[in-house]
Amino acid sequence: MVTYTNQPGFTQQSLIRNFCIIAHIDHGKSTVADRVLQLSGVVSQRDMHDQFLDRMDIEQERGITIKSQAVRVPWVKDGTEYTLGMIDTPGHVDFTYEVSRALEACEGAVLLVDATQGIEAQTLSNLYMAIEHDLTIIPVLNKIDLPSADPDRHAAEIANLLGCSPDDVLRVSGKTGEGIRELLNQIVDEVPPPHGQSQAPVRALIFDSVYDPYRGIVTYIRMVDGELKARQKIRMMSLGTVHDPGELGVICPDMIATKALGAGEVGYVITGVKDVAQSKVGDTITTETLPAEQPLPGYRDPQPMVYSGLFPVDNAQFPELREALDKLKLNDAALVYEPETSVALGFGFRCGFLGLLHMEIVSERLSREFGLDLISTAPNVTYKVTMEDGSQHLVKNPSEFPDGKVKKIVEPLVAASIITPKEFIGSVMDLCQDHRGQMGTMEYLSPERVEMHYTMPLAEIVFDFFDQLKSRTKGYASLDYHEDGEQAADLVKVDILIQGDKIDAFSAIVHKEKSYTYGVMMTKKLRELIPRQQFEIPIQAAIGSRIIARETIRALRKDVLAKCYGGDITRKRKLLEKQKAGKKRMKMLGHVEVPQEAFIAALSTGDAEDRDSKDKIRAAKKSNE
Ligand SMILES: Nc1nc2c(ncn2[C@@H]2O[C@H](COP(=O)(O)OP(=O)(O)OP(=O)(O)O)[C@@H](O)[C@H]2O)c(=O)[nH]1
Repeated sequence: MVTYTNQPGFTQQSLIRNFCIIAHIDHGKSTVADRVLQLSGVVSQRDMHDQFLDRMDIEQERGITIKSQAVRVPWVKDGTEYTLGMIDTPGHVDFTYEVSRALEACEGAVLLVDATQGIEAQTLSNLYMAIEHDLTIIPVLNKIDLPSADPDRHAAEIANLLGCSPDDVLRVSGKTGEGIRELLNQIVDEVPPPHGQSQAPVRALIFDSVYDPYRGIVTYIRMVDGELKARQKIRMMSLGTVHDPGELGVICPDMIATKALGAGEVGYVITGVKDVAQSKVGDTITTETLPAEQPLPGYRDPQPMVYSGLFPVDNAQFPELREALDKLKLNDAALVYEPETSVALGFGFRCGFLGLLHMEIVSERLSREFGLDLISTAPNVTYKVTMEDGSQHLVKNPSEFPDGKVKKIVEPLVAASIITPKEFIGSVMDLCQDHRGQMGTMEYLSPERVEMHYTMPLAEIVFDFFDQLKSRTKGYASLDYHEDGEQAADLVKVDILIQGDKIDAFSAIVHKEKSYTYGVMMTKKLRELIPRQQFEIPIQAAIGSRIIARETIRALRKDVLAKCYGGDITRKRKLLEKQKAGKKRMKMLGHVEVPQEAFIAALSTGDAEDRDSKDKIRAAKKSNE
């Protein structure tokens, strides 16, 4: 462990450098961050393990970063000790919002590019975000140790993009540690120190927070102006609430309590408050005795892209689910939710997510961190429905779809950018066309790789598009998208009926051309999942009152003739007639119980198959190598 001379709260502002590491998914941010921790001595060789800053179990297991992590790292250059605030950010498109918040806490960004892959879709989107935030960009090629690395080619690509010389692009290896020392020196030289006013009243931006069951809410802050001392009463500017801070400190990489935090420093505050509504990401903290007049700009609330219902398997767990969502929201500002009831599934919440991976991570965290057993309904986007009578409805859930004559349905669109090697242009075009995409421009990033722009319905892109793109391009294409307007479309609501009863959890809004496929797929799936009963069960898919698909679960039949050896045929016939009558009566009275497992399986297999997990991407890449 290192000892610092720069003590938190007493560090000269001119010696502070705050930077984040941004990159496309898998280009090695967390690995480079590991080497920085090791080289600077904040983590000893013995304690080191891969992806040190990915603290959640899910992050470690999946090998992806979900949450940004900020650490304080000392670095000595030319005999002067500097204090680096380093933030490792996630790379997946669903977590772009996390990146945008991290950028707010920094003056510089290390733009990491895999030297075997080159620029990818999220490299560009993260770079544009960093430029928007006026950050100093340090371009870096990673993985130069790999035999397939082509640093010269990709340095030229980056230089072309940033308008710099290829020699300005640093070359490092997160694996071997080569070039990391030069990188840290360059950060000290090029990233400007923070520009807050140390003598002004305190203003600190809350850029993240997390609920700790033992200590309450831990709030991560970036000090902008002034100096915050450990025992000062603090005020949350937008809420107007006042708290005694229980503890003030820095993350290094464990939490270390300090006496103060000065302008430009990144650290944490624990207020001891357990009510999650008391701490809002994006709020400004000031002191009670000398409050600042103007709060900091804060963050724009992210707009959810997909919605899905979350229901506890055991309905008695509804209050626990509410509490768990409240706590998770603290750590995941992009999550939105409101109570919902379903005839089939009982009480639950309709939740809004930034994408399917986000949705998957939230349900997994709810079950791991809060021990909840949940069923999630098929995801859908938001539609604006106008009826013949002029009434307008915002439909976030297929069961809210109004009855009656529909005049117009409007769906959200996204602007998508796809980067692919040029030999796959044709396949990408076909795929986009299948998904109702409108082609825009196409630019060559280098003689081998192109960036294609498309406008597409959000509903087409969030579900299985990414997976299909990966498989059609052997894992080489990358995708980025953001919301971009809306359009009227030919959409219908497909209902699923079991024994004539509409099961709301299975309803979906789909494009007219795909309604038949959805109906057939769902009825087939349910036929396999629902156990046979004493009577016949019809499973139907319907648009309004029109049935578009049907499957039948055959009745279980007891062998009533078992005891009849030989003998009179009329006796056998009589027994069969009696059985038939009994079945008919049962069918009239019988009620089909859909087992919970069938709900879970029917609703989840879609995403399980289409999961855009990194395993699949890696598998696709491997098979290509
Ligand atoms: N050979 C080699 N492999 C590397 C290097 N840097 C990272 N890797 C590997 O690349 C994979 C992805 O690295 P991560 O550090 O998890 O990538 P990331 O950018 O943090 O990923 P996300 O946070 O999920 O976006 C891991 O298997 C690393 O071991 C490197 O310099 N050389």
